[in-house]
Amino acid sequence: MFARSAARALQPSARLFSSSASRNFKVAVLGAGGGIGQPLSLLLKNDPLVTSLSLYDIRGAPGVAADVGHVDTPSEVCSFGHIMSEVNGYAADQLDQALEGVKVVVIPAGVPRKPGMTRDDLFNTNASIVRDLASAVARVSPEAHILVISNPVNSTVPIVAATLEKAGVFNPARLFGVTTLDVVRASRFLAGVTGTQPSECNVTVVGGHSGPTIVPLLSQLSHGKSIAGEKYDALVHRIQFGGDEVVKAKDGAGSATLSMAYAGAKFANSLLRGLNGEKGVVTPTFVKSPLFADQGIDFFASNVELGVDGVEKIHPIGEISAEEKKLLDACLPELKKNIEKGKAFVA
Ligand SMILES: NC(=O)C1=CN([C@@H]2O[C@H](COP(=O)(O)OP(=O)(O)OC[C@H]3O[C@@H](n4cnc5c(N)ncnc54)[C@H](O)[C@@H]3O)[C@@H](O)[C@H]2O)C=CC1
Ligand SMILES: O=C([O-])CC(=O)C(=O)O
Repeated sequence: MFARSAARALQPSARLFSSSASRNFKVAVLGAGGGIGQPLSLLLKNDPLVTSLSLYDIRGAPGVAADVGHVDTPSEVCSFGHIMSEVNGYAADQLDQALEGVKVVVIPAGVPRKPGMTRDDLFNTNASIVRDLASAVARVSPEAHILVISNPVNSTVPIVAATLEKAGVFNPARLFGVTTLDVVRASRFLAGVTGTQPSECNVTVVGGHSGPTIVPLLSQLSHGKSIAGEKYDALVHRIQFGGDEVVKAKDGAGSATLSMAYAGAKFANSLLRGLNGEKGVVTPTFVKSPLFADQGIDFFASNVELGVDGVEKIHPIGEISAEEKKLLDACLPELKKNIEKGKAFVA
């Protein structure tokens, strides 16, 4: 159906970070006090490409910054939040200060799922959180690259795009929905099923980030190609609903935080390597995309090459099997609905 991309895909590896010569990259985490924000801030503190970390949250950022700031890597760490007055309570918000001069903004702010909820059930709370944070980025650091983790990603990314568009500063090369956890899970689960190493199972996952919109392209790997029948169905289901597995196990205490922090830091490192001039950094991410725009779906996750200006090249999805074509057919209408819901919220 599509020509297979020949580009080098980002390999899963035991080493989370790699880098060569580095420019100065200031990174902000909005939601740094949360379940994802805390370990993500720690991992970013350990990324040699990060020179300065701005940790912002409406609660808890000073503690996280003080703690992470003791880690013996060169980057500076500053905290920003709501300043409280002993007399009057809430006094001021330091969001704008947190965003000054940042190159990359990572957004894990918002509520997580509880058992029985879908990601779309988070829309009512998280849509306005993400919109307001995006407005601040548009005002203070309009050239920053924005990495959206907050769910539902299929809708929150279009919300950020529409908010930036309204402010007249939208650049599609600088907006990313973080779908790396789907790739991390797919690699881990495929390796488990085939008795191989995750580093040999770099699965491209396309579509979006919720249940049936998550489409793993197992047929593009020699280890994945051989899996069929019930084994194939079970593996695909586990990749698509891996998030539910964690929500159920946490039993009301939230959703994936540690694996998500790992995935978020991994994607941020890929972006920073691209911004730093490294060639051939390719990984799936949910971006404004031409691949299915003719069907009214203008955001889609596929392999994207990351370069000095962000999105350098959106790769086609490549050759897919009949089963994957079916998965894609199930993904597209749901994804379209999620994207339209996000856009309508801002309109
Ligand atoms: N993209 C993905 O693959 C994944 C996305 N997620 C999503 O990430 C989000 C965060 O999850 P957790 O960290 O577990 O939640 P959490 O509740 O532990 O942390 C969220 C943090 O956001 C903060 N926050 C709320 N409103 C804010 C605002 N206006 N500005 C700044 N900070 C604000 C809260 O104070 C809290 O510290 C959820 O929406 C969750 O569904 C979770 C896992 C994977
Ligand atoms: O399942 C959730 O709600 C959190 C998430 O997006 C994931 O773990 O993939």
